[in-house]
Amino acid sequence: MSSDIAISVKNLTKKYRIFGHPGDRIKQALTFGRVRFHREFTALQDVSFEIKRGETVGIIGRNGSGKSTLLQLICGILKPTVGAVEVNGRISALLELGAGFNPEFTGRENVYFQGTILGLSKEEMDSRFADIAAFADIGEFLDQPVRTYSSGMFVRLAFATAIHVDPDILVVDEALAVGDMAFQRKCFERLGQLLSDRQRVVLLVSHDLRQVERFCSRAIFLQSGKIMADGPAHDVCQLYCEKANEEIKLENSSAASWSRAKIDSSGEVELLNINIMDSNGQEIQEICPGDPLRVRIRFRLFVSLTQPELIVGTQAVDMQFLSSSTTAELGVPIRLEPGEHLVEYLLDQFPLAPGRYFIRFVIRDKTFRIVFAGEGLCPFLVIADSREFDRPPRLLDLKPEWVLCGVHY
Ligand SMILES: Nc1ncnc2c1ncn2[C@@H]1O[C@H](COP(=O)(O)OP(=O)(O)OP(=O)(O)O)[C@@H](O)[C@H]1O
Repeated sequence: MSSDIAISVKNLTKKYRIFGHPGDRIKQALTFGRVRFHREFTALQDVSFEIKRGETVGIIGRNGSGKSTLLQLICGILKPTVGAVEVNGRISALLELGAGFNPEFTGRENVYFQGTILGLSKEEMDSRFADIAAFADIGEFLDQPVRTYSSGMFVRLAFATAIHVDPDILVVDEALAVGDMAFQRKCFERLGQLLSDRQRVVLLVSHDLRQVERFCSRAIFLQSGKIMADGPAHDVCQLYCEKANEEIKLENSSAASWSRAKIDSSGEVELLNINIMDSNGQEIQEICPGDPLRVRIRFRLFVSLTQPELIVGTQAVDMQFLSSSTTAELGVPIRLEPGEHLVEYLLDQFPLAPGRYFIRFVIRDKTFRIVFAGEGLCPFLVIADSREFDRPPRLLDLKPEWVLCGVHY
């Protein structure tokens, strides 16, 4: 391997054995493998790439696409089924929680233990310990067994150790997501400093595309264990985003997309139909950021309701309520008679950033009794456009007026 290559991965395939029952593993051993009690699952298939010194590479892909498997193969924790990994330099890894630390040892003991594994002497670790403790900032827990740590404390100590052992290659597998925001920022600042040494390599698995774009020069996109794309982080993240959009659209077009719908009805109301429509009244499933939002709801009422309240709101994928509007805001009492009703809810602009959203629809009577409550209804998309990756992270797409003094155009 040439000296400027830090990691070389050639035709890497990893197959896991899946046993139907825990006892099947023993049965297979007892038959000396003559009878097969397992099936094979290919988590990585024929993956090849090289990483040069000084590169920061993000590994992205959906859950189960093989990212952690790849990192574990690079770190030597797993053995490949086929292919080879060559690593040129000292590798320090911050893998999933629990990896590498012994839960019965104290934090201090684990730090020294990690140092020994990576070939550092006790004196070398003595001289670094104060910095590790200061960075981790977990106080007296340093002398408590690691099993008593919260996941955040664990990752603090593991990260502090990983960056203070002079790694040539630092591997970070999503673990940072556990730390609080201030700690994450501190970690990324420190990673940036580490990278000022042009010889170092950082491999980062993250679901946060913005983090990957900001931090990595290159990204590798894995899909079902294969490389879908490998190139400049911006381009690969954009491709990943487009693929994700396509998949969400596909999910949205299937009946499964209604699986989030949760309806609680007193029996006095039947929801007939709810959809998003364009300005011509045509049903649509996606809108662009900042477009108008028009929701049309048809329902049948079996009783008459005096002074009811209709509430329409939007929800995020985690069902968090994003907005709620009520007809009570009209200030005019309304009355609903038995029969079919049609309600349209119109917003000039829907200010939320690209993502998947749902509609919530509630009817209360004048005593605030819930007559009908539907959540997770009518899934729709605010789609990412090509400018998405130049924009800062946000939840809302607001359209401010700017006053810029002394700025030349
Ligand atoms: N020890 C194992 N035995 C059997 N299958 C496994 C094992 N470890 C992982 N897998 C399977 O291999 C596939 C890839 O898993 P891996 O953890 O590498 O994915 P990932 O991209 O890191 O996912 P995530 O984003 O959810 O962390 C998954 O389908 C997973 O279920």
